[in-house]
Amino acid sequence: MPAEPIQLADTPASSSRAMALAVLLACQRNDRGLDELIEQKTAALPDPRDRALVMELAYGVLRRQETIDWRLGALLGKPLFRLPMIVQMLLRLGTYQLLYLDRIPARAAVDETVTLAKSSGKHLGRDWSGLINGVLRNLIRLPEPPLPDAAAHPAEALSVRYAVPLWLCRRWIERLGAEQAEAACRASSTIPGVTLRVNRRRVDREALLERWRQEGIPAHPTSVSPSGATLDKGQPVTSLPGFLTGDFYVEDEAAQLIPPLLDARPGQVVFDACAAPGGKTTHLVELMDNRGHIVAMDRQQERLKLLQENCRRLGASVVQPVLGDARTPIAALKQAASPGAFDRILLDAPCSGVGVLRRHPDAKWKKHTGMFERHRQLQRDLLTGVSAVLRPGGVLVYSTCSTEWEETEAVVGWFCEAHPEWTRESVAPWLPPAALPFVTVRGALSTMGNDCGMDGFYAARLRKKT
Ligand SMILES: C[S@@+](CC[C@H](N)C(=O)[O-])C[C@H]1O[C@@H](n2cnc3c(N)ncnc32)[C@H](O)[C@@H]1O
Repeated sequence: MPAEPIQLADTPASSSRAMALAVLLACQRNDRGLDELIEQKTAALPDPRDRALVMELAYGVLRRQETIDWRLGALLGKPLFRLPMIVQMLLRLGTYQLLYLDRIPARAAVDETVTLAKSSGKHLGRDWSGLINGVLRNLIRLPEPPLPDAAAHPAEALSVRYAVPLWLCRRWIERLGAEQAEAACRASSTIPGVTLRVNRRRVDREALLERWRQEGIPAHPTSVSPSGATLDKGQPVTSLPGFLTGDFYVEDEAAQLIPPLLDARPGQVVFDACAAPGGKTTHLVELMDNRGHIVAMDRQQERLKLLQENCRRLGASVVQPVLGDARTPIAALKQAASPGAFDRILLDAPCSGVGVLRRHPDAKWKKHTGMFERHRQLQRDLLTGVSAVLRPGGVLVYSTCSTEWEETEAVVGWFCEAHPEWTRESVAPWLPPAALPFVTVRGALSTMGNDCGMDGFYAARLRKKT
């Protein structure tokens, strides 16, 4: 049943809940990102606490969706998806508050959801508030049912426990075995903290942490990356001391491990082929001491603007942004590059993003198995395209924020087989000691299912022999 557009301005329920409902429905209907939708729907909310509640509710429901749906399915006696979309979302919103938000009294969670249901009911031509009231009250009253039996239904058990799509649990069990599949599910259901990479051209990590400590902003160094810091409490990063002066860049710890793998030296010529918004570009600038030349290409104009803004903020002056398709870099670079023009290439390829699902709980429910094959084709074309502009003896790093076989080993293995003049090298010498457990038998980096709180990233290092 399609999701019906609803007018929420006339609802007497708390406007934060009404807006969270509107965000969830819009998210279900289109491909816009969750943050963008929250930003758009809450622009008129004057109180930041209301905005924070919208965010908590929308993110929370999507993070726990499978678990919530399973609890609701048991109470309804039929799958939730048989109900109209608004009713499903109202039930999810109420359930999330009851199961996961201690600070909202159960009675308020039920009453507010029922009020919202009453005002939404006229758009459906039927009042669903009675059913919603009954289900939510039963949720409070009845004991929690046992999880699906892990021995008999391992994928269902993981899916319900960690709120990971069932197809992905099945896939991981089949490919990785039960234990690693569970680690992957656990890692992708954690709530990520705010992690930053300190711009060590500007400031020392300890000095920045000390400055924040003195200003009442506790943060701690990351355990794997030598450049990272994680805030102990969430807060808007743009208001942190050092933001405007480019002392740091918001970036997950696993992503911080990738640029050092290039061993790019000051004075070298580097091609960052899929560069925007510039996290790894600006890190490369730091590693090259802002000396040499980095061509930073991206196909999306808007994202390239973000890269330029980040380079400006972090004081990266050796970056040349180029709008273009990295599958055909010579055409995109025109006279600026010839075959063999670059000493180093980073291909941080577009991918399924399965390694960063915890950051995008909305995307979690829109992904499907077919996407791996689609990405693999693009990744092969990109790797083939960029390989032409590396000089003999040069190094190329291929990375993705997915560790799925089709987008990682299958792409690199296929490329090496087709290009015997290339060889694989282990990433181990370029990693900090704490990252060595994440080196695979093939010498690649894979942080999938790690218990250090990092995203799932993959990287392989290739050298062009001749
Ligand atoms: C994983 S993101 C890159 C993140 C970036 N390296 C960073 O660290 O901030 C992948 C990027 O590839 C770009 N992209 C996708 N297809 C491309 C193509 N054919 N040529 C160039 N860029 C492309 C996307 O616009 C996106 O910005």
